[in-house]
Amino acid sequence: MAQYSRISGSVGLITLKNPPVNALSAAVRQGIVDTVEKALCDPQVKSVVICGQDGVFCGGADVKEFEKSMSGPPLIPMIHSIECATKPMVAAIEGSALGGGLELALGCHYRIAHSKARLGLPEVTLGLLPAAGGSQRLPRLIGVPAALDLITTGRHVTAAEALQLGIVDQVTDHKTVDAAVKFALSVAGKPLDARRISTYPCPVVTDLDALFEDVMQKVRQSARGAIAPIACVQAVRAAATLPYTRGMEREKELMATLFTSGQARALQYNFFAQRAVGKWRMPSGARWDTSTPRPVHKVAVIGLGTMGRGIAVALAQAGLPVVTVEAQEKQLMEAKRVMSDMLKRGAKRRGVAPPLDKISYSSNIQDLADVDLVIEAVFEDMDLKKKVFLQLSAVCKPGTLLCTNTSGLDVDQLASQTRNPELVVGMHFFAPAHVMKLLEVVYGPRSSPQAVATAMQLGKKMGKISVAVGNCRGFVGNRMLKLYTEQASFLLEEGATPDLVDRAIEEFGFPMGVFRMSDLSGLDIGWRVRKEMKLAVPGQSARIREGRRYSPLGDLLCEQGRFGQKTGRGWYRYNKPGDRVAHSDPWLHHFLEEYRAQHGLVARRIDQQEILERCLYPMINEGFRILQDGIAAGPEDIDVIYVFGYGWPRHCGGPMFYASMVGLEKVLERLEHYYQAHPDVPYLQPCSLLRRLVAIGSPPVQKWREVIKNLHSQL
Ligand SMILES: C[C@H](O)[C@H](C)C(=O)SCCNC(=O)CCNC(=O)[C@H](O)C(C)(C)COP(=O)([O-])OP(=O)([O-])OC[C@H]1O[C@@H](n2cnc3c(N)ncnc32)[C@H](O)[C@@H]1OP(=O)([O-])[O-]
Repeated sequence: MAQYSRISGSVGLITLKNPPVNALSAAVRQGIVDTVEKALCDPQVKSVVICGQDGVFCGGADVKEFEKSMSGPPLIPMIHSIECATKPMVAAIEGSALGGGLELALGCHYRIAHSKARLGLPEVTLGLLPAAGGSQRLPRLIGVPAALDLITTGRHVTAAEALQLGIVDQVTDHKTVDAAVKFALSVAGKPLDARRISTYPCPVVTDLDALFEDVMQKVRQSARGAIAPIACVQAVRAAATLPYTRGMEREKELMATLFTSGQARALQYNFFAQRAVGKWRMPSGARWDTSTPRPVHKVAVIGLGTMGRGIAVALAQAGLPVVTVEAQEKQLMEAKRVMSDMLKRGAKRRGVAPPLDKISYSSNIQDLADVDLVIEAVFEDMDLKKKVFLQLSAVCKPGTLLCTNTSGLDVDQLASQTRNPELVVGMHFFAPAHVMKLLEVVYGPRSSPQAVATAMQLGKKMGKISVAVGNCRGFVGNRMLKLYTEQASFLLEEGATPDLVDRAIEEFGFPMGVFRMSDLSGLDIGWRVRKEMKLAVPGQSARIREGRRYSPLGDLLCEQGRFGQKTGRGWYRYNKPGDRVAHSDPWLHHFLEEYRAQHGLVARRIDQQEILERCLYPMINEGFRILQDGIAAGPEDIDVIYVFGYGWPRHCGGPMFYASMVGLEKVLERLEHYYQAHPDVPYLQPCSLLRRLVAIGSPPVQKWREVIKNLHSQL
């Protein structure tokens, strides 16, 4: 709703009230219509201020209402009536003015923002476009190029940038409403025609066609199949080429193509999933709102390889003092140089001073005696990690949290090396750790809820999207990824090529196909793990291992030193070691033909659909096993992990959301089909949870958490 009061004698104050972000729900829109009328009819009122309660102007349209049939006054005429008002309307912007919230402010005649406010039109991140006049008013106010940037990226701008762009008229460090009231008093009675943005001509652009061609090409490339960014360009083009009213019709047309699209549903699901994972719970029943994190004032990182360096930099950038320990002096010096550069580059990008003094460097583990939390990031070897945890348990003060950055080793085995296994959790970062948003917080059977709460809170402080998951081999992300990469190798055996598989995966929306990704991260990483598991045996090319199908293709390439980009040869050819541009390699195609001949395999034509089904459905099936095992609490956890850690296209929601979009029955039927064709691949057998969900009518993904909870409570 919206509240009305008259203050300072002649200023009508309208306050939006819909916590926590004053979203423009039906009740708020009705409240605005009623209070604007009241203010305009109140003879004592000479000007009006619109603000939001609790220091937030407005987070935009109420996304939760999108699933329901729309009720209440529509936004466009509501904003139009504010723009047409005969008394100055001043928006007092605190906290956020986003989407419909900024569109409401653009309908006002003046905008006053607090210096900490954030403004933007992020509708594209929800699979939509600014559909309450934003795509027509913003270009008229700030020009086409700047509007195109904000609307196609959805990025938020600071109040300072908004002032520089001309979106706001004034920025204040003080009470925003007071500043807005003072401003409203000063403009009372002044003519308003020149303040009605929709009447502005759109600033002329010299070569309009060239600009839009260039932007459209860039947007198509970065969109990777997303449709909303393209519609955003088309809407702004309407603003640049059509009169306002016709432009608004075009905006409406384009929005209609997006509003009910699968991509919009996927992106809005993802928006809420990101918030749902913060509300974590463990199988023991411990939850985010019943577990108190321990205070963390000083942290440590042990092991300054690529991951350790990124983690330490991210911690320092979050304002924490970090003690780093690296046993090898040469590695320590090199790390210091590299990390200082990373801090300087990061600070330059953010326009702040580099927090170089936040990090101290040492080769002595005794220097960790007074830290509150340690993140171990040494080489991915269990014996080495065990030694480190034994040392840490002896050196660190009682109550210190011991966290491991392992990407899949048994966290509980490491906990066994310590005096307090309840204080041990996994904090699995993704490379580069100071850039990637995702953090898997891994709890073992003895990890305390307090330890999980502390790691989750630290993740939030570092600006990460943290997901709490149970301890198992590969946790959630890597456990599912193994099946995806394995199926891709099986497809090569059956007739596909790396180029063909990668093209299908990239056209689906992944930034990089499975074989290009393998070449980037290095084939030798996986090979070492397979050798440790006694799966990869040099010279051994049998295709059945431990009673099930196995593809030795990756091992055979590694035996020839083809580790990928780092050696200039892998699944692809590179002009020189370290190069990033992959070239199709005739040698590999010939190697595959020989391999098939050697194993009596006959290549067959494999189409895009089969590639996607064979690579994605087993991964999804494993996702159901992870839910069934209680390793992840809900589908949102898995989907957020894949979108923010593994490049799953956000406009496809994530593996589990995608399965619900494709239809669980179809996924089940295809898995049964492939299991029949490949009985030597046991994990193709559909998971019983998947069967169960189909049996109860394939409820929407948002309902699965409840179904799983009931299932577990019956067990
Ligand atoms: C016509 C028009 O053109 C179109 C079509 C539109 O306008 S489309 C809409 C465009 N607007 C947006 O894209 C902005 C979306 N929101 C945000 O970016 C952020 O929320 C925030 C504003 C920067 C605050 O961040 P925060 O970190 O302080 O809190 P939070 O945890 O994120 O959010 C706190 C709680 O508020 C909920 N919430 C936030 N914004 C919401 C919204 N617009 N609608 C409904 N719920 C919303 C959120 O789910 C969470 O709920 P719960 O988990 O507590 O149950």
